[in-house]
Amino acid sequence: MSTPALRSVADHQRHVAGLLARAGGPDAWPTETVPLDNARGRVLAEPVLAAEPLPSFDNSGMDGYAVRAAEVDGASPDTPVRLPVAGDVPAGAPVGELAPGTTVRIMTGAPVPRGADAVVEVEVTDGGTETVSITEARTTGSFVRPAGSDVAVGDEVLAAGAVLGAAQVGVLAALGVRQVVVRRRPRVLVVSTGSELAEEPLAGSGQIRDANGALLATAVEDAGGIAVRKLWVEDDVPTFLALLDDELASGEVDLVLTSGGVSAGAYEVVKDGLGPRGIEFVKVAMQPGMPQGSGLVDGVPVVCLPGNPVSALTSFEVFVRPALRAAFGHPVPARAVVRAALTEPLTPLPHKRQWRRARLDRTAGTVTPWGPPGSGFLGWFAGADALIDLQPGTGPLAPGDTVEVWDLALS
Ligand SMILES: Nc1nc2c(c(=O)[nH]1)N[C@H]1C(S)=C(S)[C@@H](COP(=O)(O)OP(=O)(O)OC[C@H]3O[C@@H](n4cnc5c(N)ncnc54)[C@H](O)[C@@H]3O)O[C@H]1N2
Ligand code: MOO
Repeated sequence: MSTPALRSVADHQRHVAGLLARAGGPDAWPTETVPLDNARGRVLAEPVLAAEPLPSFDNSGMDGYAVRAAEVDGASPDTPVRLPVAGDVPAGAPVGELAPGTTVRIMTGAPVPRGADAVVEVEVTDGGTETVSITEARTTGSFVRPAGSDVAVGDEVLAAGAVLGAAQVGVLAALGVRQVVVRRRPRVLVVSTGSELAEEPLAGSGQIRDANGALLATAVEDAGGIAVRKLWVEDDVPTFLALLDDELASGEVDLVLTSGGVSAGAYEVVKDGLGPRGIEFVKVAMQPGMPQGSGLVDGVPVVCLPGNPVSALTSFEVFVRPALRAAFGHPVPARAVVRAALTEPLTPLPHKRQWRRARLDRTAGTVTPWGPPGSGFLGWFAGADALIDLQPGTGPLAPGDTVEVWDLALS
């Protein structure tokens, strides 16, 4: 048997990204309107302009006394300015009026009364409630937070493509925005294949549980997608194709992810079923994750990952996650890549890019390979929080040498 040349990782990444990208880019990705309370992590489809200012009225930045700055000019411990306290303005009080020659006690966030132009913080006063003695001068504007000083009416508070995290959702809540138009989460069908898969394997049966379905569905959701369904199917081409056609007929799938059945054996259900349907099966110069498939079935992108769970998840990280996020316009499609010093020696493969599971010490800036390189060690992967990205043929690495590490703990 001849051995065709291996496809490079970069080539296959481009291939998968091209499958998932819409003509027109992320702006062409379908949108939906969701309540702000359900918007965490979503990507805005259109900019949000402020219809109101923030703050919405001039308010105090300190607990203290609202004054006319000119009236406390020259105040010092030796020459304090004494003013009668005309009242209290707690947060939530309506906007009042400050009579000349008086002050009011004011709390942080309370509206600065008309006529006042500065707040003297309580620490430089005697804290009086009838009259107050002020021992430091304050310039006009001191500790006054003017209306619109944070966000002015008409400001673009958030741009299209922004991810809605805590600060973003917070500012929208402050502005009274109750729903947002976001890019729809990509809908992914996850299909595990293999006649060895069983709900509850019987001893001695050669059966195993489906790890990839749960693993890939979780990875999809972590990436910002939605795993619409998680199915498994035995190694039988007609059954597999019937199931796939049924699902695609719903028109509700943006991507099909299969696992297993893509290598060189006699029962490769995915390869045998989808090869004739136009899916291209290749070997990529990487470990784990060498056998890969990709293409369109009835116009829907299909990515076929290898069955070994470590290979499936590593391939998802390398090919699917960045392409999926880029397709719906996530501003950070790739994992954070850091350089860290190895704590142990490691030898890259001569001809394949290799990803090793690892533990990253983010304080020390060191990384420790976690478990053997083989693709059957899912238990080890479960204890890891990073992937070391080893370029081929770069020679043995010693402890202290730095390597590129994908930080899986950050999204
Ligand atoms: N003669 C060759 N054999 C293999 C080659 C090759 O080039 N020539 N490639 C090897 C590599 S590399 C990989 S990776 C695997 C990929 O195999 P498949 O994608 O065809 O996957 P399967 O054979 O179906 O399964 C492989 C392995 O993973 C287990 N598996 C599959 N699905 C699941 C699941 N949903 N949950 C848990 N575990 C699963 C399966 O039982 C096998 O142990 O092929 C090598 N062989
Ligand atoms: O390329 Mo396979 O994914 O090593 O086990």
